Amino acid sequence: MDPWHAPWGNGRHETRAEAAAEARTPEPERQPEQEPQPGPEGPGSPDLPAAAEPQPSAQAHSPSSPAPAAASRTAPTHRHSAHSPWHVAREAAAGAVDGPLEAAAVALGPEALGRVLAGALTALTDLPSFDTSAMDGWAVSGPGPWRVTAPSSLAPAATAGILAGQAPARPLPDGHAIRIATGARIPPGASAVLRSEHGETVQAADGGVLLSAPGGAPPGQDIRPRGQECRNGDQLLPPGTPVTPAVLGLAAAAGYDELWTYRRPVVEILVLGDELLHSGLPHEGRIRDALGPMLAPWLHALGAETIGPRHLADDEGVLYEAIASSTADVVITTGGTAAGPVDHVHPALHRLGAELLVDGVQVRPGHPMLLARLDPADGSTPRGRSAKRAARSARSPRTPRHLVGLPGNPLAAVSGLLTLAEPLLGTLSGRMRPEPRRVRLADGVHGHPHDTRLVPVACRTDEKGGVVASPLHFNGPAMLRGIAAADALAVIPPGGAAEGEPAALLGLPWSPAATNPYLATTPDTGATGGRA
Ligand SMILES: Nc1nc2c(c(=O)[nH]1)N[C@H]1C(S)=C(S)[C@@H](COP(=O)(O)OP(=O)(O)OC[C@H]3O[C@@H](n4cnc5c(N)ncnc54)[C@H](O)[C@@H]3O)O[C@H]1N2
Ligand code: MOO
Repeated sequence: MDPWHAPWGNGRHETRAEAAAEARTPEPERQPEQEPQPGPEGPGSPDLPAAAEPQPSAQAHSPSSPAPAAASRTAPTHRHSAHSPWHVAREAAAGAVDGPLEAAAVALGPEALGRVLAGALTALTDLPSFDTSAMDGWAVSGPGPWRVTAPSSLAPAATAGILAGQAPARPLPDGHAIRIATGARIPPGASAVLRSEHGETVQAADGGVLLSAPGGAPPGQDIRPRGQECRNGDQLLPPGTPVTPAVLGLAAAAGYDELWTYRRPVVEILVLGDELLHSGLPHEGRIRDALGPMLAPWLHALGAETIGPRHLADDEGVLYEAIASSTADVVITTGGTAAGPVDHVHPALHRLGAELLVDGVQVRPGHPMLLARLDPADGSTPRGRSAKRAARSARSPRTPRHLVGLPGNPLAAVSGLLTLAEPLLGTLSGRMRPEPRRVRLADGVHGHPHDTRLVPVACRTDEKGGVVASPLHFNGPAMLRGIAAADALAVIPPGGAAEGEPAALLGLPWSPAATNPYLATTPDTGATGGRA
């Protein structure tokens, strides 16, 4: 059975809108595991007493995998003061590399799809490249009635009228008409096209055929003039435009055989956690890996190529080796970012001599996320990486490798993906940064006193025709139910946002709600710290 149409659970289809509605109106007793929602007196999970915090990762990891070297570490230190403000972290990620990866000419086809134009797409021809009939009917010359000309009199091959692809050699004399098809070249001398359904023909006394049009045929009617869409040399699209199926079509129409595009960044996904299962039901304290299946397609949508996901044991040596030997432009790890007994990302980065560019972010969820430069900025061979491995890498020597460490809690990982990975990949792939949009909130959202919150929202059109964003429940760090029903993540500044207040949105690749400029949203003024 087509998996898209296979019934879930009770066999009833729940639409995404229904799922969003459900996430908006939770029954409190049905979501006992939801992170505490912020009350009117202050925020929820971030600054709650220890008992209400997400459980430290030590308790979540399998007890059968004792932590090796790190077991003797002292209690996790609270590194909050060193954490970067959210928009500073995003800027740091976007600016971690000087610019896009190498550019190359790529044939117009699937290989170009998702890459980004390295130069402007300028028309190589006028479009249309000749005056074209927009309809099936007759090309006519001057006011009617017209004497219908035998097609072969203008173009020898045109027995059924002038067809698309044929070139009429002789001009159409004044007072004459000739059968013509949509897309055919207008013969010289023709002033308009009369649609088949608008003309009437009668037999003339001399045996010829006369055409008349009750509505007339004003000059230019149903003719697409040469250059109507563009002139040779016009800029059709600026550099930085992602190649979509429509861009491929436009490029072909404009005369291109290949496109000059930036190389897609290659991302290797390393999923950490001995407690993770890859099939079946959670059991005996072990849970399903929710990030492996999610990250690769999400990264593809952001224009990256992926290696993995590779599932690694909770072992610092294994992690070190995997990072050191990776030839990817960006390594993304999941889990292990905190300071629990089997959280090995920091120790492995230290051993690699990596430079931490962002070490924690003032954002909820996801504050332990990090960004590191793996290769020294001076281009020398990094510690732990042999010359042979360095030579195997397909990367430009100018572009150092980076690592984005996503926290293990699934929504925290999404937060890290959009805060650090998306801006970094945006710069590497050469994408224009989407203009941040601000949309009014349908309900107030409590904020954290110091940190930005990213909250899943569903966008809808209100009764006045404006777009509003409804904050969704099930937005705890370990939950994906809210984001799966969402159109975007709303950026809630420290202190929160009131009902009706505009909030910046971070778009999700499958939902245009946050970035579509044709939606009636409020342009971002950056006024409330919501720089997206
Ligand atoms: N003492 C403290 N403990 C924790 C803090 C803190 O500030 N002080 N922060 C908490 C927060 S917030 C997060 S987020 C996590 C981040 O921890 P890690 O990045 O080290 O992640 P893990 O400990 O490996 O896992 C956390 C949680 O997520 C589950 N997980 C991991 N990978 C996956 C996956 N692929 N699919 C589904 N679920 C996954 C894992 O089982 C844990 O339950 O640290 C808190 N602790
Ligand atoms: O709450 Mo943590 O912030 O899940 O990343």
